[in-house]
Amino acid sequence: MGTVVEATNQGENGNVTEQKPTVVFVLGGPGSGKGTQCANIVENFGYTHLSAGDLLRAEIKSGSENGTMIQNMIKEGKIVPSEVTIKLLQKAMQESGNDKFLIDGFPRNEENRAAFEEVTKIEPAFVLYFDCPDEEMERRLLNRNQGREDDNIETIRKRFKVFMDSSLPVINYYDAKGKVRKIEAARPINEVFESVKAIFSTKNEKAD
Ligand SMILES: Nc1ncnc2c1ncn2[C@@H]1O[C@H](COP(=O)(O)OP(=O)(O)OP(=O)(O)O)[C@@H](O)[C@H]1O
Ligand SMILES: Nc1ccn([C@H]2C[C@H](O)[C@@H](COP(=O)(O)O)O2)c(=O)n1
Ligand SMILES: [Mg+2]
Repeated sequence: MGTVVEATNQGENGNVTEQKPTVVFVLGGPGSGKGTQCANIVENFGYTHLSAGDLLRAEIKSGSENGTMIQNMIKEGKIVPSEVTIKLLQKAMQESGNDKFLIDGFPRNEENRAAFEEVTKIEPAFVLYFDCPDEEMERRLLNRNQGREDDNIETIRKRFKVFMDSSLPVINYYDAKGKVRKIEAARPINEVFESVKAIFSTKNEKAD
């Protein structure tokens, strides 16, 4: 795969230059099961899983100059500026050697969405949306036990509000374009994956 900094299908002279990667955005509230299902999709369908949250947490650990800013924003349940997150996603895409990506937890707001499109020129093939009631997500997050600084009730409530106010509009945007594949996520993991499998086994239109 060539660079994905700005993926293109046609050069200025009309020749095909490089193939755009296939991107599936994986969205849903905090604790809806995005990461869990992405691991299953990777095993079965050959995608590379890129979690925006995991990349940001790795950036904090790496001691980068943005680390403290990212850590403070995550603690408050806020969304990190797109420029930072998109750079991390692009780097991970380039380093993966794959051309099929599950981008988990991104775009989280309109700024994320528009900036990714502007910078990469990539449109998602479709958007997988895990729909789950808040009470179930809250129960899961409080039992997750992965030592995440944002899995406490105060931050969880802030994350739910950010999801409702900023992320749902992005899902609605893609829904209006016929790109959302909605999954009922408040079911056992294997049942949810049966629904996921059905979507990945169906021919979904490739990115524009
Ligand atoms: N269908 C399910 N039923 C019960 N528990 C689940 C289910 N799916 C995931 N879990 C558990 O819920 C917790 C949250 O799942 P996961 O980390 O996959 O969510 P997420 O959507 O990636 O959350 P976040 O946005 O916070 O990263 C984990 O402990 C996971 O094992
Ligand atoms: N596009 C994104 C994705 C994540 N973050 C920050 C804010 C989230 O609360 C946190 C954890 O993400 P998760 O692992 O729950 O997907 O990471 C962001 O700022 N922008
Ligand atoms: Mg996750």
